[in-house]
Amino acid sequence: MAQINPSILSADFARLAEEAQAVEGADWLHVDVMDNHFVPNLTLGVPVVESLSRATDTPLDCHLMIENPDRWAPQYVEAGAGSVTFHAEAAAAPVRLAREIRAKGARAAMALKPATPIEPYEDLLPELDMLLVMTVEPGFGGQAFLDIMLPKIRRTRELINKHGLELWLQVDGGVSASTIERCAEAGADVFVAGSAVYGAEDPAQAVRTLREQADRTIASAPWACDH
Ligand SMILES: O=C(CO)[C@@H](O)[C@H](O)COP(=O)(O)O
Repeated sequence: MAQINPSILSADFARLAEEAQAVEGADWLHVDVMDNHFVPNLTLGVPVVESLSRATDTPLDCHLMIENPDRWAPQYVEAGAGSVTFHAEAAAAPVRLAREIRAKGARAAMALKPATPIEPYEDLLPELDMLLVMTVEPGFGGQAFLDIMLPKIRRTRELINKHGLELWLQVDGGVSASTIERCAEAGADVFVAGSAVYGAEDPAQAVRTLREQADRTIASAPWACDH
């Protein structure tokens, strides 16, 4: 079944608790942590994640777009994140880091920027609970979906199924009513949506509509039937 994770990057940061509560019913709340070094934008850190985890019952999916995730990721688990994603391009020791995140009790995920291929990471997949294929260059919400990422989503799904892994495949960037079906058809099952959710008149309804669209596509997708 598809999971929809609203990205709070598109929310009103002055009302984060209310904005988190506005999407209760979503599977996870996607929290974009940016340090102005790994990406050219600055958002929030550990204290805000700690407060958010008290403000909502929705589990937190923290996406660390930061340098040195080896040092910081464990602190996000301690702050209450249920899933922590680090970037392959930034981690010094991704296997050790994934094991540490899991040992602390959270799901471990790794993200790939658009120009980073999946193939060098095939052997690492069993160490992960989720793989994130970025469908925009990380750093900002509201960018156009990169269609050229669809083959990478397909190849990642093939590797997951080839190894029989229970690994979630997340996409993030430009996911909306007009792109979610292409992502689901290619093999994604976890969808981050910022502007498509928080830009909607009724964010909770937008989550439900996106989930229905993705579920319908996955139900008839060859990758899901063969799995
Ligand atoms: O990580 C990022 C951007 O770097 C994303 O989570 C965006 O925040 C998604 O926003 P939309 O593209 O859905 O508006």
